Amino acid sequence: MREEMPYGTEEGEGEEVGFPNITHKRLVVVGYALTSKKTKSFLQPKLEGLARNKGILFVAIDLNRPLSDQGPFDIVLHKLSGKEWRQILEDYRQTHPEVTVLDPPDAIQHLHNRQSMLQAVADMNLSDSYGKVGVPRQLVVKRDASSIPDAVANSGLTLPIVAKPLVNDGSAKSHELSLAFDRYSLQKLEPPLVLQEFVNHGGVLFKVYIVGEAIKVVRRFSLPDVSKRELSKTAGVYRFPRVSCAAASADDADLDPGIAGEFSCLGIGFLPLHLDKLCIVTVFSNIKLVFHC
Ligand SMILES: Nc1ncnc2c1ncn2[C@@H]1O[C@H](COP(=O)(O)OP(=O)(O)OP(=O)(O)O)[C@@H](O)[C@H]1O
Ligand SMILES: O=P(O)(O)O[C@H]1[C@H](O)[C@@H](O)[C@H](OP(=O)(O)O)[C@@H](OP(=O)(O)O)[C@H]1O
Repeated sequence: MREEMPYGTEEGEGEEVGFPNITHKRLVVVGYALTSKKTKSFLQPKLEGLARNKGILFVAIDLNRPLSDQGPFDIVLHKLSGKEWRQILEDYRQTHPEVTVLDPPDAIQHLHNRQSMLQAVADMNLSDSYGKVGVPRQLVVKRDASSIPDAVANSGLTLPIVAKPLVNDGSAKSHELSLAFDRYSLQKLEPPLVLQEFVNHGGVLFKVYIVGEAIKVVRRFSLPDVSKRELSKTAGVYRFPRVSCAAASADDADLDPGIAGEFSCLGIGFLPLHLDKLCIVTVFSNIKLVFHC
């Protein structure tokens, strides 16, 4: 039996929100399976309060019990990876076609890998979408750090090089970023990696969050430009745990007018679905259409 309980029909926040127009509608039950890191950042009391007021109830999925024994759920919301979890979800989708799984494993698989995530953008060939939209030139190195200097030279990628873990599984480690300034230092990087050319972009980027028809854009401070002079004077690998995080808000920052019209997509994530881009954001509609999972 699904729960039925009164809840408010007007927007509100937090737990103190009253129930101005009490109605009896069926609750929407959302089972969630998230890492503890994600539960902390995503399932904030404010969100839970707002959801409750809209008749949405979040219920933690117990990973130690069969999914089918839990619920009933209207929606299963997850951000876990791994073969075993994928199989559990696929089986559940077969046996519970009435439940919406956000997102189905097949729809998000390519977003776990930084190579395949950007290939989708490159394939769009957005050469004239209110400006030019592309991805940084990149190279994948799966093993053998000693091969990196030659691989970079052969591919024609220019220094400095941004190195990112190939797999993005949502762990803190998978968000670590390195910047290598000279050829010798490249062998200090730790594959499997995606190596990208550093794109000068004026030190500010846009993050675009998309949920259905709703789009929210924020500006974030980013890595500063690297001039030729600076490159010639700098050596080594510099590691950055988190660049352009929420604390680096740059909503009031000016943009470098010199880079308008050139867009580089850096990555695509989900929950919330978002795109990172360098430079100006006049290409929303194209991106929105393509990345609905
Ligand atoms: N090719 C690049 N050229 C210049 N700066 C870059 C490049 N790639 C990444 N950066 C900088 O590094 C930051 C992190 O890169 P990226 O967005 O790929 O990592 P991430 O772990 O997916 O981050 P998040 O999940 O927060 O978006 C970017 O916000 C940007 O400041
Ligand atoms: O706070 P913003 O700027 O939106 O950055 C997010 C990243 O873009 C997401 O990729 C992070 O989620 P994952 O760590 O699950 O990839 C997400 O991790 P979090 O939910 O644990 O905070 C954030 O770091």
